[in-house]
Amino acid sequence: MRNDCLPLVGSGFGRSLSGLRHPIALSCRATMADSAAIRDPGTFDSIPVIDITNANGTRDQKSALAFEIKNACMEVGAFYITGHGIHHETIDSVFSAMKAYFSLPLETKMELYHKRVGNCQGYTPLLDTNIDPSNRGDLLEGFAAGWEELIPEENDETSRNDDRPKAGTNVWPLEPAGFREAYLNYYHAALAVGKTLYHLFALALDLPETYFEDKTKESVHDMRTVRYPPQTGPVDDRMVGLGAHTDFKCFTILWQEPDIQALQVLNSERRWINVTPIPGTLVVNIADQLGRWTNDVFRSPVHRAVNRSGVDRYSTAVFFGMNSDVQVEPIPSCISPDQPPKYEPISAGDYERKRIEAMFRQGTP
Ligand SMILES: O=C(O)CCC(=O)C(=O)O
Ligand SMILES: [Fe+2]
Repeated sequence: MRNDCLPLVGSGFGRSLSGLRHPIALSCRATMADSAAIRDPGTFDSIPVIDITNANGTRDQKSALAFEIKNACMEVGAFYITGHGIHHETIDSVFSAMKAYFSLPLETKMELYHKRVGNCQGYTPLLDTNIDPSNRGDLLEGFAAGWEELIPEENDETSRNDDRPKAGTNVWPLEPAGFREAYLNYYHAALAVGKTLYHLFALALDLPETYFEDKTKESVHDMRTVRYPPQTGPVDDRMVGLGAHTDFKCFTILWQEPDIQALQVLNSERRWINVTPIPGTLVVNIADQLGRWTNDVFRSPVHRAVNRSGVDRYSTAVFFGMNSDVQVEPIPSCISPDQPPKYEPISAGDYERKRIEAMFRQGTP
């Protein structure tokens, strides 16, 4: 039996970072927590841009990059990346494919309605979800699918029988032609970037570079493409493209359409900071499970999407998680006498299930 659920929106070299050039002394395992206390996190008014070209470079290059990422995660919880290596053709193709897909008649798209398909996959029509319970509905339509080889192996029953949310066999629209290929090409490219980011997050946390590798091997990293229609005239703040929320896996990689402002991140002064599209970049935001791993030393930022541009706006998010059986618990370097663990250990699978159930309780508008 497959799960029915709301499509959701929304995880070294063992070397201490103390040798790096930065203003805060980091010299022992409690230092992540100490530095969080010093930094006054969350008072940002812009989103940092980080070039990850050297993510597979020398040890020093990786350390420097991990340090930049650590600061961004502690202060903001989101950052742009350049040097991610995803070709613009790959991005252009998925962009064209999703535009063509969303312009199909509603009846055609509803053939893959997620409540019929199950496992949170398939099509979500406008106002079908309401991520922020104080809102009236999310003004978006989306299409979601999870892991699949580009050329499927014959008789692959393993993934077909997987009934975890976002797992199992994907469903694909019959049109536009090439949709599946464009979708999967981008998805696979984004997975490679995510793998690199897991290494950098581990280094940023003073953990071995491969710390998250075995913990993420069987995770369902799912992807969703979205269209946000424009909101013109007086805008009801309780019905925006995607209401205020945090993502609940480990982190998200987002491609947003160039030139159209919609994504905003909330800072600790409760001001919405625009994540203005920057050509060639992707946006990375920390999600709740990495927040829990780090005892909130890494911020899982509240964000939303509001499209007041006057035209449709498209985006694509890939959500990176953990294997279901991995215990998510604050790591020792993020705990100190002043900052005891804020969270009980919980398996990634249970955590995800709870969040999905909470979304059900919030109901649809
Ligand atoms: O489309 C966007 O800009 C944000 C998407 C998002 O936050 C999500 O899907 O969780
Ligand atoms: Fe999100």
